[in-house]
Amino acid sequence: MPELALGRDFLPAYAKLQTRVQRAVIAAIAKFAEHTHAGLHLEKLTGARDPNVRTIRIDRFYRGVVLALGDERYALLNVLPHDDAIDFALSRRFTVNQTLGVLEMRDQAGIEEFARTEPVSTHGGLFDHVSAADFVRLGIDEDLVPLLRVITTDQQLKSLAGRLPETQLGTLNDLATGMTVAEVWAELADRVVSGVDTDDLLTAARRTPERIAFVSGPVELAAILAHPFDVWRTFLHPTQRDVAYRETYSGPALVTGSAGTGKTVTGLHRAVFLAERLPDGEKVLLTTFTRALANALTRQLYRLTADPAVRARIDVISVDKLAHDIVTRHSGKVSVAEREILDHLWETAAKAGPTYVNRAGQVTGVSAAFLRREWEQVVLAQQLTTLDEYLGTTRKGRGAALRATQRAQVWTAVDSVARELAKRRLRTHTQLADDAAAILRRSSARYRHVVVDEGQDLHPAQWRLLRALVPPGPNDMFLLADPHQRIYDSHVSLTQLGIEVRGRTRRLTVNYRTTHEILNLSVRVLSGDAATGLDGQEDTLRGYRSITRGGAPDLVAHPSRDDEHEALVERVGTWLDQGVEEHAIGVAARTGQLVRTISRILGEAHIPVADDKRGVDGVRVATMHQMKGLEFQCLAVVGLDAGILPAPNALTSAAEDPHAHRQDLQRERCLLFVALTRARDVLYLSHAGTPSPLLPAGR
Ligand SMILES: Nc1ncnc2c1ncn2[C@@H]1O[C@H](COP(=O)(O)OP(=O)(O)OP(=O)(O)O)[C@@H](O)[C@H]1O
Repeated sequence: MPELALGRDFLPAYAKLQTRVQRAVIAAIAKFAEHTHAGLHLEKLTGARDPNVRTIRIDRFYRGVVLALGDERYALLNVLPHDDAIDFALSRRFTVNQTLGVLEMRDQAGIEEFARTEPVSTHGGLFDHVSAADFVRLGIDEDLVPLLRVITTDQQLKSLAGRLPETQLGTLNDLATGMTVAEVWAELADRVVSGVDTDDLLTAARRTPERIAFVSGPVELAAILAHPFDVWRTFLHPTQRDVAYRETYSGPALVTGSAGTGKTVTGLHRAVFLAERLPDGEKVLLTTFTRALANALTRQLYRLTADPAVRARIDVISVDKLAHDIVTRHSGKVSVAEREILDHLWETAAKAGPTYVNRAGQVTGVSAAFLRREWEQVVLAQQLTTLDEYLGTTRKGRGAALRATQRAQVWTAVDSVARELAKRRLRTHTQLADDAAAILRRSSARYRHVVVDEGQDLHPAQWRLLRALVPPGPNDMFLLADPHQRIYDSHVSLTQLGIEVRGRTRRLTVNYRTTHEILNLSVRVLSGDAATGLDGQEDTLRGYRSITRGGAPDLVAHPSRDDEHEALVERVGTWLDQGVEEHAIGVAARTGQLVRTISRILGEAHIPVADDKRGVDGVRVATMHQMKGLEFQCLAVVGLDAGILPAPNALTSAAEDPHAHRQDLQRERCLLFVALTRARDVLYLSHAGTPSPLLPAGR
């Protein structure tokens, strides 16, 4: 009986079809299952670059492109208007990668055209450091080698990019960014297959789940076609798949990868994988930084699995809510200190607090922000309870050293806030995390597995809570984090918190969200500094790349804020007119004040603005912090003025503490990086007056 597989490109093509055509596609697919082979009418094309490519009639205007894999197995690769389908079918060729054994597609007609038109240069080739034998060893097709010798610039490689097999393009990009043959080989090593039969397309297709999905039957097919935009449910990158579906990690595992590399997707697959193997009554915790992100995770989880038993075995909850619930259940009602109260307490403590002579020779006070961070990052992080303990600690990551007398004064100030909170019977979220951890240590662990998303911003107290939730052992903790997106102050060493990930860390590098053009700009915001990961290792962005292309980000300067806002209303209006859905549009700004103004102005222009509290859908207008973890088809990041970003009140002055100043500045850069990388297809940036110094020069 003919068996059907779906190609990865088919799903987005199917998603865009009118319902009438989608029905015709389903009818065509049904013919495969009916075993009416003769009725399939698979047409061979004369002049096709690949003898195994066929087309199938969908309706009068549309055709499907099919690859015969052998042994009566077929892969439906694409559905296109008639002429496009014929062009596609004539130009593509399918080969088996001799090193990795995967099935690959290339635009053979495009490659031939490149070879015909590209001028030949005899020196300064981009790949001069790679021998022909090494190319072949790294899985590059032998017939491409002469063509690669012609390439001398990144631009040429880019223009060839869409025509090359995807896996080989990844390898070539790595080599072009200066990685050595040995380094690229090390990245591929896990996936190398011995004894590859390059004529066996079927075996190769089964080895390529990231491009070809074999459908087990009508139920699975219906589930896939019900959410054709969610390609991530069906087609994982080999590294994502390997990481998410590994049978056993002997202890905590850490997955890193910068924005849009599918950490959340990988975490969701892992949670389902673990839940499917649990007996009833045992549970997986899937947790993240905020309630909004937890809600988003729940929605995605429900798309990944429809099985009620599996869903019931996964609790999705933010870390703060988790801590709050545990403490409430144990001790009754608790009151969390509101932000305004905390701000007031820290301001009061700073006014009464220590003064000292700064580097510029001025007598200065310690700021409220300094005291609050000292409490969070030193006192609470290390669970210090006495002055003596504070005097004896190292204050790692906190910038300029404090002399013993200063420390004693800082302690008095910090302690006064802690006491005032206790007097008012208020707790902060960080305190609650430690309270909850202490409760858990006296009872039995609640979960068999914990999956943590957005781990880079969790506080040591929150890590202690998560550690206490699950007994140490195989598959206990699965952690996802990107140190380049750290936008709060936590600097954590997992090892010191009893979470040892050494030997179990993996890195994702392919960005699935953001276009090449948007990613390029975003990465330049980070200024190339390496970030320290949760495992204490430096994390660079090496090999980080996007797989889609689009328009260049638009940066517009306005003479005044009013002009800027007027232009924003117009821009959002244009996106809506173009058919972009409201919820797929985001507007980000640095301050809450700007967010409130913009929300009002959009509302006045009759553009609906999302309001979670009132359950209203619409364009999401939010601070850069609130944008964390989200994504939008079209995104505006506005108010990018010098006086707003970096936010003056988020910076320690360089005179007070140059180290802290640098750290604060880097955090603002990360914040801008987070904001920009929320964009999928279109990014619009604007400012009024002088642009922010954090925007890269020469865009
Ligand atoms: N294998 C895949 N195939 C198709 N799309 C994918 C794949 N993996 C991830 N995506 C898509 O890429 C986007 C980013 O994925 P995800 O949110 O998991 O990344 P992330 O690393 O958690 O991002 P961030 O750290 O920026 O929040 C999402 O739209 C997701 O659906």
